Amino acid sequence: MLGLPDAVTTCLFDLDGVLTDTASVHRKAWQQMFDAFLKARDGDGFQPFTGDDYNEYVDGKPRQDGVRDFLASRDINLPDGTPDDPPTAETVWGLGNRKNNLVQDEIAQHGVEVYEGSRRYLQQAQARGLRRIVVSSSANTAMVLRVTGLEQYVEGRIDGVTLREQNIKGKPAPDSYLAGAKLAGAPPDQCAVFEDAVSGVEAGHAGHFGCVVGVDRVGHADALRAGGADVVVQDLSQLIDEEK
Ligand SMILES: O=P(O)(O)OC[C@H]1O[C@@H](O)[C@H](O)[C@@H](O)[C@@H]1O
Repeated sequence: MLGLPDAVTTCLFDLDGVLTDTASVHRKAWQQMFDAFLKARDGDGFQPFTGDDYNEYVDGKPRQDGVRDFLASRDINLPDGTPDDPPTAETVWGLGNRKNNLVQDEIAQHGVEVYEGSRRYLQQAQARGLRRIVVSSSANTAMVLRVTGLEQYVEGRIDGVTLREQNIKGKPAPDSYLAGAKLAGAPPDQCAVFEDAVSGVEAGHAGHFGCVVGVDRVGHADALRAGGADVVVQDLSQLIDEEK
């Protein structure tokens, strides 16, 4: 059904880049924040944060892991600090808060675009009785689902706030998707994972889910397949068309 193996009863959807065009918002905010940080640190000759840096060290991971993993790739070690560090603090939390302000300003000013194919897929999944859970590393998930009106299609969520509160490991560990399956009351082999990040398809693969759908919005289909995607599409509407 809907391009998925017959045994699948439950869809576990990543949010940013799968349901909404917000991976690009995160990518830009990370770049702006890290470039300003690196320039202040290393001067005009600084080595900028690239799209490859985003894909490899940041994409799909919880915010603090993204900060830590990118800084480690440049041999930079900052103290963690605390969640209420101001955005000016030179700590992992401070840089994360700096980036989060940029994301929230952008969304407040320009809103969020929903992928129409994903909205239709959610509607179809609902109509056909598939369970629908959002599993995202983002602590902004509730806000994004609310401003887009997508919350009406979603039965539950595991997000960046849940991960922190319940001490659940972020992607590429399978734990957040396993928590999503548990929330739906479905065994992993009856769940399909929908992911646009390499760290996310790795999480789906590691969790032995019934199917891992890679969503390629930026031309990284090969990396998604190598990470463990069983099938790669450019848009979820392609899975609906297969039904006809
Ligand atoms: O900073 P937030 O909103 O908690 O999100 C953390 C991460 O959430 C993921 O969903 C995005 O793919 C990442 O790019 C982002 O960095």
